[in-house]
Amino acid sequence: MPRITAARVIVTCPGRNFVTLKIECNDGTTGVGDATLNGREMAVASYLSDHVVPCLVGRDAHRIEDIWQYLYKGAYWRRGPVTMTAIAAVDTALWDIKGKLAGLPVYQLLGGAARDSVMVYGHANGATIEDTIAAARDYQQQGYKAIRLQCGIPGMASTYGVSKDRFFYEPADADLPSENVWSTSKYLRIVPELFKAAREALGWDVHLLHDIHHRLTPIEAGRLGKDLEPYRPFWLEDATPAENQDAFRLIRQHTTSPLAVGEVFNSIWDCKGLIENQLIDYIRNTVVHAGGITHLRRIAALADLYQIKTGCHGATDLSPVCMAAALHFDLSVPNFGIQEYMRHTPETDAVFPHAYRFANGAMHPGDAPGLGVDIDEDLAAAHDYKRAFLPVNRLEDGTMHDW
Ligand SMILES: O=C(O)[C@@H](O)[C@@H](O)[C@H](O)[C@H](O)CO
Ligand SMILES: [Mg+2]
Repeated sequence: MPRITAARVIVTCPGRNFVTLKIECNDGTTGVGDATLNGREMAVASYLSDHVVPCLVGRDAHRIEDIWQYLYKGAYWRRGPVTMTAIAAVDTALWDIKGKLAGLPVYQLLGGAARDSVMVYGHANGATIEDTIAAARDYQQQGYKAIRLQCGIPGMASTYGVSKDRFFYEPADADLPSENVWSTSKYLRIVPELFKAAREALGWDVHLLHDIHHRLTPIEAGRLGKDLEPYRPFWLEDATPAENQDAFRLIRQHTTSPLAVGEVFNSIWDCKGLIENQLIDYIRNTVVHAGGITHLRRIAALADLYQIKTGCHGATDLSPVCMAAALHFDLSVPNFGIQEYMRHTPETDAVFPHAYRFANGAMHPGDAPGLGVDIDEDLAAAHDYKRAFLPVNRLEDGTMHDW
């Protein structure tokens, strides 16, 4: 039996913060799991090292389901982003170990490849509609079949999804939260213009996506969905905050634009109502924030009953360890929809050597045993943690709004 002998929490900042759990077994096998919770990294690091690691030592690393249940039910305090991210890290590392011991890539343990590769979408953004379309053309030339479009709003100093850097968008950018300003009415005017111009310039053979980032009321989202219908968006993401899941009923009554939600959800209970009432088309949880591969498969199985597809979150705050785990999941799950892919910087890629690859708008996790990703601990140690916060968002009159 591969007995867990140690587990280490590694915090590193190769340009942005990442928290990684590395589990070691008595036979020398190791496994890694992503534990990064953007802007709240140290809460998960402490949850793991103070409260989880002591309970792992001595356990049979093969018993993934039992350890999951032990950490979930055993804590008494259930769910929540910190708890579920910590559980995800353990779960991911244990799948990595199981794959290495079996000599198989993790997707083979999950039932094998259900497709040849997984379609990903890239982020095209710019200060103006023209800049955004130019960026989208770049993605098309690189082979992307799906592109997310975000553009600056005239009269607003900064807009969600529009980076200062052409290639790398990093929202957690300051030692204390930066403050953005938001105007729904200005935003609602520009997005249909962006999509109209994009269809004219890019044609119809490319999927176009858009992230609203929880900023609209349900009726405003219904209006935007309706306005975008002629341009056939692949999805509208996070149209409204989803604590009140019934809000999506109202959006649905007004538009056939497909809806995606879930990057801030952390358990099947956050998704249940939206899935069972068929209020969404894509569920966007990913491995690190939704309890790991084990729990994500359960969510996907529920969604599959209702023809809802997966669309895993894949922003740069999810480390290459999460990306690898997501790709194994994506390749094997029957109701795969799409995978978000925001490229990491070369500094991050160097700390996390990985086997996954991109070609023709799609990705493959590779065939190395386990997840096919590791952490270079010496290099990681050279990048000290640097506190960084996500921005906050206010309306023009100073009222706090959703970011
Ligand atoms: O869809 C997305 O990629 C976004 O919503 C993220 O950039 C999100 O803002 C970050 O992951 C927050 O950490
Ligand atoms: Mg998003």
